[in-house]
Amino acid sequence: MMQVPVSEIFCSVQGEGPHVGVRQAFVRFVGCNLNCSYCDTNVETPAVCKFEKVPGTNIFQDIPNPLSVEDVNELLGSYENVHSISLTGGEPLLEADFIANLDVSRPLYLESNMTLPHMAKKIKDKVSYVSGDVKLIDEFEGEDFASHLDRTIECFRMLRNTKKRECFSKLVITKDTVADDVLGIVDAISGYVSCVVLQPVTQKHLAPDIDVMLELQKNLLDSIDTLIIPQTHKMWGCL
Ligand SMILES: C[S@@+](CC[C@H](N)C(=O)[O-])C[C@H]1O[C@@H](n2cnc3c(N)ncnc32)[C@H](O)[C@@H]1O
Ligand SMILES: Nc1nc2[nH]cc(C(=O)O)c2c(=O)[nH]1
Ligand code: SF4
Ligand SMILES: [Mg+2]
Repeated sequence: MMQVPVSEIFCSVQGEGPHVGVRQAFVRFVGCNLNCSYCDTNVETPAVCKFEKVPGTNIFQDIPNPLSVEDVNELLGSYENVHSISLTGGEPLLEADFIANLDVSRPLYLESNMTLPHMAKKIKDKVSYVSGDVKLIDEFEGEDFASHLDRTIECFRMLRNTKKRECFSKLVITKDTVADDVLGIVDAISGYVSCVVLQPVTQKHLAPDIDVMLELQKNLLDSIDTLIIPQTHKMWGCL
């Protein structure tokens, strides 16, 4: 029986991207292959998974790690009226074999850094939504940018937008983001996504200027539908 560590399972509202506001169950896997400077999430492996027993209460039950597919399916079953199940992390594609076995009685919504195409292949027909981050040059370590770009493009091609699967991309924009880097990488993946979301980094001291965001959107709109949407869950303090 396959088991993996999970850091938290909770019920909240999608705070990012074009589906902001829908009710979702969240499964947060641990570990990541990248180390983004702005990352707001602890990717370490805890001894227990924090399971929110009653949605919205912030009352958690500790469930010893690791969890089986059956454990996760059962815990998720207690949440009613959810639009979809958000698979996040850390990097959820590291657990593609586990995800391949999850219950799909409700749509799966993948949050990924889109750098692991061989793992994406394993779950391409399993996920209904792909919220694919595009990581820029200052957000990864150890590999040259050309091969990072190749893997990103291949991952988007594998999980591309189709009639059965919605795939959109998000880019976290900081004050150090180079506009030409964004234009170049979006050009390479634009055929695979329904839209692009520019997500200003939430930490105020790292945030880009508003005029820079608007100029970037204007330029991207020449070739693709482009939205500016900040992380809304941070605004009202929900999980
Ligand atoms: C924590 S990541 C987990 C999923 C996956 N590893 C990824 O990066 O897409 C979830 C989302 O939070 C975003 N995020 C993390 N830190 C952020 C920050 N400081 N400001 C805005 N968005 C942030 C990521 O870019 C990503 O879209
Ligand atoms: N409310 C809420 N929406 C989210 N969308 C993506 C999230 C993530 O951490 O992947 C996230 C999250 O952590 N909380
Ligand atoms: S890829 Fe996602 S989880 Fe990993 S460090 Fe970057 S933002 Fe954090
Ligand atoms: Mg988050």
